[in-house]
Amino acid sequence: MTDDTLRELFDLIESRKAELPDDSYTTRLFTHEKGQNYVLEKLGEETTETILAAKDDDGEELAAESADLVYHLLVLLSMQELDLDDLLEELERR
Ligand SMILES: N=c1c2ncn([C@@H]3O[C@H](COP(=O)(O)OP(=O)(O)OP(=O)(O)O)[C@@H](O)[C@H]3O)c2ncn1[C@@H]1O[C@H](COP(=O)(O)O)[C@@H](O)[C@H]1O
Repeated sequence: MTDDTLRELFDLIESRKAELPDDSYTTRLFTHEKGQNYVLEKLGEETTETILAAKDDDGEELAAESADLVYHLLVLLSMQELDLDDLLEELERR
């Protein structure tokens, strides 16, 4: 993965939000009847699964669950009209 991978994923999420194609998981998140709450639930689930993978010392599962977590976090940022740079700049500022 390069720095560009996160940017490409975020741009794709933004494009799904704008176009809402039928065959897209991201579209499902943006159009779910529970609204933002559904993404918040998914973030909770993925966080729990990430923690369990770490407790099991399962590196492969930890990487997979971490990726699910980051993806859902990026969707949440987009839903809240934040940009990936808001996150990256905050990390750099610390
Ligand atoms: N990075 C991801 C990504 N990470 C996780 N997920 C989805 O998040 C879900 C994880 O939830 P679960 O583990 O609970 O699995 P699930 O039972 O299928 O989920 P639910 O149906 O219960 O919501 C899975 O369906 C994964 O496919 C992702 N879906 C899409 N992307 C990327 O987002 C971009 C746009 O994808 P589409 O919107 O599908 O075109 C592409 O680059 C994709 O690779």
